[in-house]
Amino acid sequence: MIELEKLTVKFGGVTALDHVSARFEKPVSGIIGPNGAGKTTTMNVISGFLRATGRVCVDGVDLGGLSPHRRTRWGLRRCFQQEQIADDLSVADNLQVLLDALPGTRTEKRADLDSALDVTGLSARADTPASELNTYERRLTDLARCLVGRPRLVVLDEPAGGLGPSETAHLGDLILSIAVLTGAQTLVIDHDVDLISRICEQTLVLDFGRRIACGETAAVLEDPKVRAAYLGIAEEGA
Ligand SMILES: Nc1ncnc2c1ncn2[C@@H]1O[C@H](COP(=O)(O)OP(=O)(O)OP(=O)(O)O)[C@@H](O)[C@H]1O
Repeated sequence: MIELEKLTVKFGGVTALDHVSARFEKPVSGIIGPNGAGKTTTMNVISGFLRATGRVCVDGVDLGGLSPHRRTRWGLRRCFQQEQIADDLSVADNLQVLLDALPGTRTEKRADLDSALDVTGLSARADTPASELNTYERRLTDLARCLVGRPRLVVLDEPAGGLGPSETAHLGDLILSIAVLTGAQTLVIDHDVDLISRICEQTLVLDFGRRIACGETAAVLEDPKVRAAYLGIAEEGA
């Protein structure tokens, strides 16, 4: 279970998060909201890149005292809006550099790497330099990095950015399989509401740094406040 408790972040005069609390119990959950709502800020707090007041607990572990590096060793994996693939490394080496920083034997790591490439369909591209990958393969490589080293919490910031409908659908299937294959909980931000409603059982909606709804995704998307603030649909009679 992921618990966010009264998270508050201020950048000078801008309150990016304002006492945001939420509890995610499902294997895959989402965070949506308009531009500037505080979604990436929330991910940065969870990842340890930003300090906030409040608490982030996962399965009862308070992540607050852990540096980003320690969170990675603990099992946190992250994809950023702009994927973080090293162009001068092969696909396999992009995964290996992460595995090198994690515990485990060489044999375990080799098996882990092979499995991640297999699941993401990248085995045939293992030795290809990342500079030769297309946008989709880069996204897949980024996602494959989230599969290695016994992940416990996977946070994905707009993983389908720049992808077409069929690639997005396939990526959605892969995200769902992360939970099944690894047992990790996954938290996804995306502007693609169709993707979120298909893969996320539970969703938090932010607007101007505040929680405006949180719960079962279908119910949240029907919430008049969400429809007005995010989907741009005015409440009847408004
Ligand atoms: N490093 C920063 N310095 C100052 N203000 C920031 C910083 N990072 C974010 N903000 C501000 O905090 C607010 C929340 O930003 P955030 O990036 O979390 O929103 P978001 O919901 O992820 O938006 P988007 O969908 O556009 O990525 C915005 O008003 C943004 O301008």
